[in-house]
Amino acid sequence: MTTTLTLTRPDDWHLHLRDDALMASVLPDTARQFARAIVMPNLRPPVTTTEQAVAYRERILAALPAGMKFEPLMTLYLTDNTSADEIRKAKASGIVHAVKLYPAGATTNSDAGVTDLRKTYAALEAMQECGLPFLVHGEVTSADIDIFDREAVFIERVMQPLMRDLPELRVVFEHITTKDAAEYVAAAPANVAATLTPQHLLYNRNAMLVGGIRPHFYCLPILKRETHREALVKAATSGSPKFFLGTDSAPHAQHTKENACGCAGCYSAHAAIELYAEAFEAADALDKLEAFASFHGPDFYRLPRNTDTITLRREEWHMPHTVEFGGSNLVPLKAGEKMKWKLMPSFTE
Ligand SMILES: NC(=O)N[C@@H](CC(=O)O)C(=O)O
Ligand SMILES: [Zn+2]
Ligand SMILES: [Zn+2]
Repeated sequence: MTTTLTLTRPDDWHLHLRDDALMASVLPDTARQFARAIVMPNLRPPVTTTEQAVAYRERILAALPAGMKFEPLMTLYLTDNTSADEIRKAKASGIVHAVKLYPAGATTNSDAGVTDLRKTYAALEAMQECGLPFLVHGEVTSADIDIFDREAVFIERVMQPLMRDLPELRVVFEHITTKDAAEYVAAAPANVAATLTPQHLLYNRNAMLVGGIRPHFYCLPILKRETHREALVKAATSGSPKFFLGTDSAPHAQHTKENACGCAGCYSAHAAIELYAEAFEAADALDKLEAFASFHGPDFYRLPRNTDTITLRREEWHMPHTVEFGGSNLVPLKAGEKMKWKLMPSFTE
């Protein structure tokens, strides 16, 4: 039985850090494990310009505890009004690494999102031209589409026309949750990839709905049935360079989730790499974890792979019930439960 796992230091290719005091309380959890993270722009107001991204990046670096190393990779929030000029400016900045699509109304802080992708074609053409990746929250929002079908319908209604019109655009289908999306990405050309979260690899919708409604498993896209989870595990452990780690760690204060209208998002940054190790071990694929966590992401983003390492040890510990969150608190994924792997402190800290 494997008792220690040493991996090239991973990166998180989909992360919500929030801002100010909230950000300061969650940032060390990510920086302990990951060298870099793609930082999502869905703040209030959203990060829509390079200037805002530069300022947000500086706030993140200023909040980093002394002695910790971490590189935030910034993103812009696409709106109906994003110009081709703003895209070229973003690319030239060297600090903006992608542009994010939030279909209006799809998820947390998406009201400023895109109402019709055709309105953004000038920006998308500029992205295709300069090679800036397009990250999509892949769900349609029409009221007539069932919430469990919103990702599959997005493939037909948005992804297929988009890739027909802009075949060279580099696209990451974020936090995929269905067999449909896993198969679509696997069959697409090399410029289409996907991120996978720990919650979608570890749980199906029963975790959220059986024996009482469990708001800490509620995230978007919503957990699906077991056949989908199995397809996602198969994709993540396939060794294909199209699939890589993106936690979608999305902290919300406990009272905003344990609420009659609870927020969407799971907090996993607290033990992200340990959670992925559990999912890969359950699939008997620990040998595939390093490439998924540390190689496929930087290769897709055309960034160098990290050169230092992290070590996990097989060791039982209990996930805390809550962690501090800017004066309030939040409930991490697997709160109070037993964990099988533990990240060892690194010497670089
Ligand atoms: N995943 C979520 O359920 N929530 C994310 C937004 C997102 O990634 O869709 C958040 O910002 O809270
Ligand atoms: Zn999303
Ligand atoms: Zn997200």
